[in-house]
Amino acid sequence: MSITELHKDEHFFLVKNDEVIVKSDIQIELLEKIIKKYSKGTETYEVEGYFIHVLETSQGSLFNIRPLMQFSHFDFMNPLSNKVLNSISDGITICDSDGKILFQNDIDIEIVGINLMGRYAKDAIAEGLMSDSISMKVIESKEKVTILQTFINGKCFLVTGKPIFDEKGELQYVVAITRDMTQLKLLETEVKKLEVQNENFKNKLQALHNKEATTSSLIAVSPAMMDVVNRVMRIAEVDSTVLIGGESGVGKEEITKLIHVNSRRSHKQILTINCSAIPENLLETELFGYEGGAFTGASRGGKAGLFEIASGGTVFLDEIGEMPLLLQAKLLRVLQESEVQRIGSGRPISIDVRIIAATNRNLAEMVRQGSFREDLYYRLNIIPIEIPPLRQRRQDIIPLVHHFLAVIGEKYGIHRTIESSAMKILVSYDWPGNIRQLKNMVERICLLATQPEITVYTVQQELDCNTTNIRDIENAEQLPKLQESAVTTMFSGTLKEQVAAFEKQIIKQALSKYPSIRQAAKSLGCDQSTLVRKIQKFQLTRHISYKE
Ligand SMILES: Nc1ncnc2c1ncn2[C@@H]1O[C@H](COP(=O)(O)OP(=O)(O)OP(=O)(O)O)[C@@H](O)[C@H]1O
Repeated sequence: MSITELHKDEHFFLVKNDEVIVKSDIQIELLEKIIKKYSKGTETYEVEGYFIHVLETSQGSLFNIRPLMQFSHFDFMNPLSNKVLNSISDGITICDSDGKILFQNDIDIEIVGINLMGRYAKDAIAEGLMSDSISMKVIESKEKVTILQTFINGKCFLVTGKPIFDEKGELQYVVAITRDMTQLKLLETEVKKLEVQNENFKNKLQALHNKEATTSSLIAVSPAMMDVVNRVMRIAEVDSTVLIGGESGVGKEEITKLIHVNSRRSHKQILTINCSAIPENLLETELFGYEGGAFTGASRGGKAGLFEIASGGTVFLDEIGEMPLLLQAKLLRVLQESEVQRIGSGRPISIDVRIIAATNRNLAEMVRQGSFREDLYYRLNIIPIEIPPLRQRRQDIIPLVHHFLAVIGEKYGIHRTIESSAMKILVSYDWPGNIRQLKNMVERICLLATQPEITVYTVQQELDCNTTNIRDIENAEQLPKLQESAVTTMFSGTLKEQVAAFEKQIIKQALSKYPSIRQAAKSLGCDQSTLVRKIQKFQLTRHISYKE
């Protein structure tokens, strides 16, 4: 407020120690000085039809008393407008058309760190109190202007100035709104940092995922398993839903990976969810996601479900037979409409995923018993793939054992071969836990064996040989003799990459089977120098120390 702003009917008193020491009429210049130099704070009151503005100064309290009736036009110092303007949480400054600051609300004084009322914006810039003035820009352009302004306290603000015109179209006031951007700037920097981190994690995950997908190998030698692989290769390219059946540990997930890596979706991720491992309410949120505030404890921003996250890729629903009926109905809608609705949202979201489901239960029987929806069963069962148990494809056992010996050699640096009579026991065992059980068994006997060659004794000790799972070992002799060269390992990549991976696999198996490079080379029908070269090429030397 400035003295020159005062109405002629206003009364001024400078009061010190309850004594009026100056009156407005006589000491106007002095009052002006006091306002400019010594002001400490202001208070406003309404008393019996008068508006009283008290300016505390180091020279005393300056009282400005005006009849309330004067406020027929908009007055910033009017108690009501004052209250309104001070209730706004952004800084407000009002200037006249000359850039004189008529009003600053409390927030603005706090933000800017200085009371500029009664000063001219251009003077404040000249004195270095502000880097720029929005009012001056609006006065020049007569248009709304927004700038980022830094004040002497180093804080950064977003300031928007708007012109207000009178009835003749003349610029009357400039209203500037000041918003502290310091926190927002900090947040922006933080978000940028997180985005970079996120991108790094994504790249690392993708690299891991690609590595996993391309190194996953699948052994298939038996005609039954070759049929499965041939079927997979035929259907991998199309997007139809696949239902994989087979006992536990038979390789359903491994077959799913094979479908994915050979599909057009292989560059995207494959997401797996085990329907039996997650409680019903969690399963629903994992699959379909939820909107912010959908239920107590829901995170504020909501969460995307598996179908959304896997967009462009494959979703593997393991143990689908364990999915609760309520969720079966929701899943059916996803399959039919290629859309999901997050929990708590009515908005459908289009999804682009291939769904592969697997179960070790008899779904057809479950449909008959009413515990699995018939419509969902038919919708999932578009391409059924049944993986036979290991005991029905014993030709796979020897190559699988060699494969796992090689994997263990790579993992632990432990190289073992296996006596042929010990192998016969493994071939004749019924493997109720299928390939998973065989894999774990090979790992165990490798780690427990004290000699480089696994003996019958070690195998018998680890397998419960008295159970009916062991067939007559003599019969094992009658099993079709397996040629190492018949081992088929499914790799992905170009023809050259697959041939190289296959070659590496064969060499690893030969090295783990024969105690010397000479013997391994002989079994492979190549000379030793060729084999040594290949060992170096495939970097197999790290784990292998062979007698020459
Ligand atoms: N043909 C195969 N060649 C090589 N490894 C295999 C093969 N089949 C399965 N495995 C391995 O055996 C283990 C069990 O396989 P997988 O998890 O695919 O079985 P599953 O049928 O999905 O089991 P579950 O029913 O318990 O989910 C895995 O470690 C897998 O890598």
